[in-house]
Amino acid sequence: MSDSEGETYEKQVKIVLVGDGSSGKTSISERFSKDAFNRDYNQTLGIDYYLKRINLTKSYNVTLAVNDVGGQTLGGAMLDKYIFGADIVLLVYDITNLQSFENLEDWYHTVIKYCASRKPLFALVGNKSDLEHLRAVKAEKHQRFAKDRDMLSYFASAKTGESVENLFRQVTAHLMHIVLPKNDSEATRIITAPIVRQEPTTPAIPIKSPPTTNTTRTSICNLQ
Ligand SMILES: Nc1nc2c(ncn2[C@@H]2O[C@H](COP(=O)(O)OP(=O)(O)OP(=O)(O)O)[C@@H](O)[C@H]2O)c(=O)[nH]1
Repeated sequence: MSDSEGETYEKQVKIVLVGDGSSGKTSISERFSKDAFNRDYNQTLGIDYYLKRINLTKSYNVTLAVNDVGGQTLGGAMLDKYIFGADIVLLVYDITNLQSFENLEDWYHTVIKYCASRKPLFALVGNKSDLEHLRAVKAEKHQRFAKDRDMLSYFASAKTGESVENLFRQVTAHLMHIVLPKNDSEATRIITAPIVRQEPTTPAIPIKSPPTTNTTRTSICNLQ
């Protein structure tokens, strides 16, 4: 289907953020969905849920269902339900907190166990990159963890916003086998990107209308 025919695809992607409490999962989710940052720590009880629609390319609109899972849910009875059906899992740790990095091994294996029938795409996210001077996890350790498990890898700061939008765009594009241009900006806007492979991984609904311009809808609900 060519762009000249004016066809666009709509796709829904479920992204789940897991990792220790205070690593910054809520902050990353809120930076991405609302472009906001809260200095105060409000522990997530259960799960928070955000929706954001992005124009991934001229032909693809993607609604991202961002599931922010509370750090205390590891070992809890609900975690398997929160993770169920995940397309992408972000393993989030705090680069100033070694324990939060080491505990990702447990998070990883737990998610793998619960997603035995359909392995999601994993990405490692070292958050709080604005606190580089307090770094407790060497970048090489981070890279090795990601490489050994064949996952994507990012450093980000929910506080400054560095790389946050970018990482959501990239993991989504990777899932859909779309190569974004090198200059794909962190802003959500129309991209004149060539689509390398147009078939999505799961069926998408073609819509006969011109692509929308930068339409973003965000909603939040809190389940406990
Ligand atoms: N400096 C800095 N602080 C951050 C960053 N991201 C989050 N924080 C702070 O870290 C604390 C914890 O952030 P949250 O986003 O609530 O962490 P969480 O992983 O959702 O925690 P749980 O709800 O317990 O799972 C808050 O005080 C945030 O303001 C960041 O990128 N840089």
